[in-house]
Amino acid sequence: MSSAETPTTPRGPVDSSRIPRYAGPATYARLPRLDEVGGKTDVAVVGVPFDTGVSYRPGARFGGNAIREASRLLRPYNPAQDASPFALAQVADAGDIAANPFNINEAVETIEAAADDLLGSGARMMTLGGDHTIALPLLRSVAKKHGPVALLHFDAHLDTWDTYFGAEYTHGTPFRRAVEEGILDTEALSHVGIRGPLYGKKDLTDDEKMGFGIVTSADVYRRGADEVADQLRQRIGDRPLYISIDIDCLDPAHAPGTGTPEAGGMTSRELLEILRGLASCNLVSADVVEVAPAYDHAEITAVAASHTAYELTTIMSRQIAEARGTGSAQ
Ligand SMILES: N=C(N)NCCCC(=O)O
Ligand SMILES: [Zn+2]
Ligand SMILES: [Zn+2]
Repeated sequence: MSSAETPTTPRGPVDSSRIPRYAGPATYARLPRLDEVGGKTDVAVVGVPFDTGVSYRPGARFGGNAIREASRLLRPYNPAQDASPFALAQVADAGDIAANPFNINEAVETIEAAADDLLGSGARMMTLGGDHTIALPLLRSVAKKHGPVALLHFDAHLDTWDTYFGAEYTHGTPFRRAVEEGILDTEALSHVGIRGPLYGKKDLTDDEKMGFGIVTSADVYRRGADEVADQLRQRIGDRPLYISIDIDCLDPAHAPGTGTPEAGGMTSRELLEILRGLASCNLVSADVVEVAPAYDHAEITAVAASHTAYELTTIMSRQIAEARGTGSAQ
């Protein structure tokens, strides 16, 4: 390792024992902004305030900032993974990607270019959406760096539909586009949390042809989080993995603040436990999308999303530290 690459001690969150956690502007988990750590970070938390791709209730453009606000209460040590994610690696808030709300094609290009910059700087991305359209440009960028990646997709919906009103880039279509573009490793594609009415049986047969395996919400309830995580881990192996989490994978009781809610979903406990069971996977980047705070109550959804991003960030930080040989520092 050259001296330029030698990791310095990461700059962590604002100390909540000195400055009340409700004071000051919200960054994710009260972490430093990217410019406060010299413009370089190991994990970049980035917002994408874009929701022009929705088929029903709008409002996910406000999701990233709602998650940041709700993340003020996160603490630095994660006992579930026995790790202090913000000490193991530099995690910083890279602000928002400014995407055109009136032109989806342009927005998709902007998001891809911004992701290219962040990933090109050596960072992994923890993206806060935004509607699910944004997963496509994020995956394009990740695939430029890693080749076709394994995808673990938590959602009530398949999001492998073809078009809506003739539009190819929507929040119901990102993963069909990604398969068509050859940017996913079709040996390792899974949806988790699927439920609810479809347009027809063909939705499922098309999805299967694309290579997806489905773990339904009821499967998670019947089989339990540990068994589901074991099965997913086996399918993923050591492939580079992208995790995309639509917060509507959770039951509306656990995530009311979202645009296309479906009854019968997972609990936030089940989601967090499955993620913890994937800690050994090679997680290269992740997103949490579809948080629409206008329909939220008491920050239920934003808190669930902030904890979800915390588990994902912890997985990434641990892997970065392990690769550097500094994994025991907590
Ligand atoms: N990606 C989300 N949240 N929803 C997709 C729903 C597409 C539909 O309206 O059928
Ligand atoms: Zn969904
Ligand atoms: Zn979705």
